[in-house]
Amino acid sequence: MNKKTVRDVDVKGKRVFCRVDFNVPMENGAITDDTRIRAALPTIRYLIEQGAKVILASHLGRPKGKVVEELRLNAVAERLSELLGKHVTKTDEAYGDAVKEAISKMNEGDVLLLENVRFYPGEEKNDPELAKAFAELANIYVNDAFGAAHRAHASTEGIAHYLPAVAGFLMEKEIEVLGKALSNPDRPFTAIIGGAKVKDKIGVIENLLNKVDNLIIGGGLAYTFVKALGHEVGKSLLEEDKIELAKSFMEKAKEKGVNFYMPVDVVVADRFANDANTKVVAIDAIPSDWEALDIGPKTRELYRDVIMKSKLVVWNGPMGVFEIDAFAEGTKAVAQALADAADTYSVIGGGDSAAAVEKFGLADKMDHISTGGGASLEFMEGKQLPGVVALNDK
Ligand SMILES: Nc1ncnc2c1ncn2[C@@H]1O[C@H](COP(=O)(O)OP(=O)(O)OP(=O)(O)O)[C@@H](O)[C@H]1O
Ligand SMILES: O=C(O)[C@H](O)COP(=O)(O)O
Repeated sequence: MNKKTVRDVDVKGKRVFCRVDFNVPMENGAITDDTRIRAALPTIRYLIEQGAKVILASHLGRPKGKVVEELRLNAVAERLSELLGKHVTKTDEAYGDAVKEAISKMNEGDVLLLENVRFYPGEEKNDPELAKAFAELANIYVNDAFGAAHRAHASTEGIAHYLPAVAGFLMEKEIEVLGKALSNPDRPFTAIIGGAKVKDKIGVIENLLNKVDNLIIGGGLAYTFVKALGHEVGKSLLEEDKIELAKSFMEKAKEKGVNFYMPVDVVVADRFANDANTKVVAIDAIPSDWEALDIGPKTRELYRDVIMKSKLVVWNGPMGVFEIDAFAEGTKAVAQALADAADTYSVIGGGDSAAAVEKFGLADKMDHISTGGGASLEFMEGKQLPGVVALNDK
């Protein structure tokens, strides 16, 4: 990475404004998955050890510029404090006099968590006044919020214009792993693209077609491709307006010599439910009043084979409706193949694929699980992430 990192600045005794992505899933006020908090620990611990005064900032949810009581960061501060084994002061605001007062009481190695930065309308508008108010709190800016790096907000981008601005360790690792996949991949390089809609994956398929040796398609978006091949898809997900695009992707793959893998069989259901009637049919035999909700056993074998022979696999989006057990087998088979393929470096592109790998208990078998959903997708589309661009060059 050509950006400075926390290693390149002297943080001892300095007030460090560290943007993290603590946007964790919550239910009834409790955190249901603390992965993102754990992922930021190396940077936070390093700052503590180096004697910085660590001022953490994050968003939680989408409060749209207003205070939403359920989206306060109190539970996050508690969890962080448990993980660090150290008291974390939490302020009820994210800038201003009360915050400055709390910061003035900090000693070297202390940690303070600001309130949800999205309680302020200026955050998402990237208002320079808010960015300056954040910058006034600190001497140095560290961005470790890879998950929010695709947002040009006051705490992710604006503030970097007013302070020395460097990347944290999580940011560095994400950019290095995903960047290597796109610029200098070990081959054979395979991308597995699933999820609900073609619409959401256009950019990533377009970009990856220039890079990969194998492109595997699954999930709801596969059926627009199936239709493009001239088969009927029954009640499966279909984006009529993307059929031509799907055709052009398949043509481009051919031109570029990319092996394009589509389901050869699927699990169809007579309705969208765990206890629906299901059967396995060939891809050209989807009954008109059934919908395809998972890839079939032959497809799972085929995809496993390709994965096993790859040196690098990037996976984004489930192969079927993995939230329902009856349609989770395809996604599970891909996750299991990645877990079994010892010589394959596996990169999970965040979001639902990361949730699926967790659900199957295979997370620790993956080489890299991105903490970014939208951010990793935009990165794989080849887009520049504003939160990274704004950091100081090496
Ligand atoms: N065959 C299918 N029919 C209907 N829905 C499907 C099918 N296959 C997968 N899905 C659904 O697609 C959803 C995931 O799609 P989505 O594009 O949101 O995921 P993703 O690619 O992981 O994106 P993100 O990273 O934003 O979470 C899952 O909820 C899954 O149930
Ligand atoms: O969960 C995420 O993908 C990030 O925290 C960004 O959240 P956002 O989509 O609300 O900007």
